[in-house]
Amino acid sequence: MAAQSSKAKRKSASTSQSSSRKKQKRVVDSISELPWKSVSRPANSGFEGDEGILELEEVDDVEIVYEETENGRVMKFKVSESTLDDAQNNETSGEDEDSPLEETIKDDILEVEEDFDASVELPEWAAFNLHPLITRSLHKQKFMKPTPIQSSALPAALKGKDVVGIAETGSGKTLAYGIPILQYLLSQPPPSKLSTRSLKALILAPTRELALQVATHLRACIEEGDKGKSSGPPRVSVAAVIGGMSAQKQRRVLERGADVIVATPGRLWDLLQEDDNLASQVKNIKFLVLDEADRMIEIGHFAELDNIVRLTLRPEEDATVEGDVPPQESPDALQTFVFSATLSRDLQQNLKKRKRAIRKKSGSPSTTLDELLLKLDFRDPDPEIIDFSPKGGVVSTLKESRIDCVTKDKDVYLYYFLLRYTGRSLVFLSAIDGIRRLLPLLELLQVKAFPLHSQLQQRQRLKNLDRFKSTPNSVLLATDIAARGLDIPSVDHVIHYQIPRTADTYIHRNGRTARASRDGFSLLMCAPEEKRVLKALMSSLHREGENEIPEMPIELDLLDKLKNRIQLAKKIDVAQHKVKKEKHEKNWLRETAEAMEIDLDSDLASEEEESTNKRKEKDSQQTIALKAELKKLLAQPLVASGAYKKYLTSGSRAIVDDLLNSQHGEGLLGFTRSDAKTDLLNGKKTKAKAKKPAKVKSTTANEDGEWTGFDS
Ligand SMILES: Nc1ncnc2c1ncn2[C@@H]1O[C@H](COP(=O)(O)OP(=O)(O)OP(=O)(O)O)[C@@H](O)[C@H]1O
Repeated sequence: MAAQSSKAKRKSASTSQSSSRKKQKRVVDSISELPWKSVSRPANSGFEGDEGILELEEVDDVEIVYEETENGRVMKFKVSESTLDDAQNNETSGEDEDSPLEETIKDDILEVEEDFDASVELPEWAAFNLHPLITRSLHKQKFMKPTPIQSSALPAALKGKDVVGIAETGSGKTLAYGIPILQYLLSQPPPSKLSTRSLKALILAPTRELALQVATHLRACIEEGDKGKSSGPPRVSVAAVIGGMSAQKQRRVLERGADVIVATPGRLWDLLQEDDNLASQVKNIKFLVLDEADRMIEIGHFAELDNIVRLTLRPEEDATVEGDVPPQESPDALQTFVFSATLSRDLQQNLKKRKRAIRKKSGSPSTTLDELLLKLDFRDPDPEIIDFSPKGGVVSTLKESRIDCVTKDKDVYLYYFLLRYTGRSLVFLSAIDGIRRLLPLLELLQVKAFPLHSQLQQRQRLKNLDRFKSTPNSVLLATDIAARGLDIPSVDHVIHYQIPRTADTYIHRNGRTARASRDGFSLLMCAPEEKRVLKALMSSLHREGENEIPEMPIELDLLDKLKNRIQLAKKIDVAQHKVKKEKHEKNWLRETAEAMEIDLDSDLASEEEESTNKRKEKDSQQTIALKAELKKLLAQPLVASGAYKKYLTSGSRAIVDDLLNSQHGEGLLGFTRSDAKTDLLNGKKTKAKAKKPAKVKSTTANEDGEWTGFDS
């Protein structure tokens, strides 16, 4: 009822406005008015930029939990028995409409204030005068001061202004838009019952994982501050609406009422089409956030995003002339936030030109982003634009490096890097096929690797992400599905197995490391045929050239030894693949014959079977032998050149020292403990001092201009 009466009020307000003012945009009153009833979606091709982010299987029962680890607080997607509803609303059973949870929601301000003085504990947040639940949570999470983007965005956002925020990856953009929303919600009288909550904020994000992460981050901001203070339903309810999870459960959560929805556009649009009540709530939201707006328009879901944005449009006054005072603020006015690490200069220009473009109503906008921005209901003709994009696109705590090598040697170089510099490494590949090829290879080499791409079930995606988060020395082989927004603590290295095609991709991929002022390392693997792409990348990053990214020093002796291991692993993989393929073909033949009701010639079949069995036997013996050989190789420590002599002359003590100094325990002997950044810096120094390199890497072009692999 309450929701209905407020809707009625809004409607009459908008009607009276409409009689006195000329509208710029038509306001959509019902979902059925929209020209798009259903949106066709591209099939998964498995290639970069087409990860089918919203098209995967339904997954129930994924819970998000925080876990304290030695590397800090880790968010985990727990694929468990508990229901999505429980995780989303922190309600116990939550199923029963008449349960005690429907009782009055406590306003806890006084209780929280009793034992916590934010002006003393968090002086740097004091100027924002935040609700005690928020400050308490910031304190608990050890966010002792706002990050620069938060400091700059909060004053304008808390005053009700529209904000466009551009800041480096990992710089705290989520709370820059999240705190103003929570502050607003906490300043409202608490609803008397859960069911009377009406939607106030809609946050749209491009990937499911990012949407879940944002929802968790916001919930933590309320729940951490409220821990042990009050029981019952949360003061602010944040629901996640994403593909790949039960739509039924999400519907139920929404029916119960949520203050904030964090959604991927595809699933939200699906629900909106069948739920007029939800559509009318979206129409009346107070906050609209586009997180990673540039990405959302890229991945083929623009139509859904556009439809949702159209729903949020309000009646608008005639465009004002530049420099005019913005229209009178109304408490119902929509506040719009657009955030990303990579909103282009073009976009910023477009925002500035927006008013003029509207006034002139001249022609159609030139890009999809223009189109979207023209549609966004920026109340201010000139929204607050905060641009903290770092020079050259990279975070100052990130060290970049590159390896030039021929394509066929990339596996060896990758293996070298993973072995030499242990830690958590996120390897980006441009196609799913590449992940499928590399994964068994790394597994044979006993490297702990997990895949992440769109053709995995959502449950598996979240599981693999969790495993990567909780395994200290591990590798995530991912497509760009993992490039945006994911906040995985302690990713030590980001490796670009192929040169990314756009500057934005490079920036966002790198942004998975060096987050929140931590150190990070990135490695570009560049084949000769990718040089042109690298050059274009450097130019769009406004960098001078590839030489601005230093070459990673490589210990060629070690590389040579690793090559043997890789070759062996590849042979085993080929042999295993052959067996699998034969089995598949045989099954196919049998199934096809059955389907066509054809009897296979029994003599021929048994002859064939006999020869297949013989071949299989031979193959499997060969595979067993190869595996044994690889096992032996893997058991032998890799010894640095000159180290044998040292061990012979100085007895076992040196070995012990080396083992102690080696980051890799028994795996590498004679190599001193180091990390990629130190080696890169030392390598650079050595290079500068050396008159002639002792060994020239043969991965550069020879005199005939041909590219060759190392020592091959
Ligand atoms: N004021 C703060 N002080 C310390 N840490 C913070 C603060 N605000 C946020 N963080 C932490 O910083 C990390 C990065 O924040 P967030 O995910 O919001 O970054 P982002 O700018 O959105 O990154 P991306 O562009 O990659 O999506 C998170 O782990 C978050 O908990």
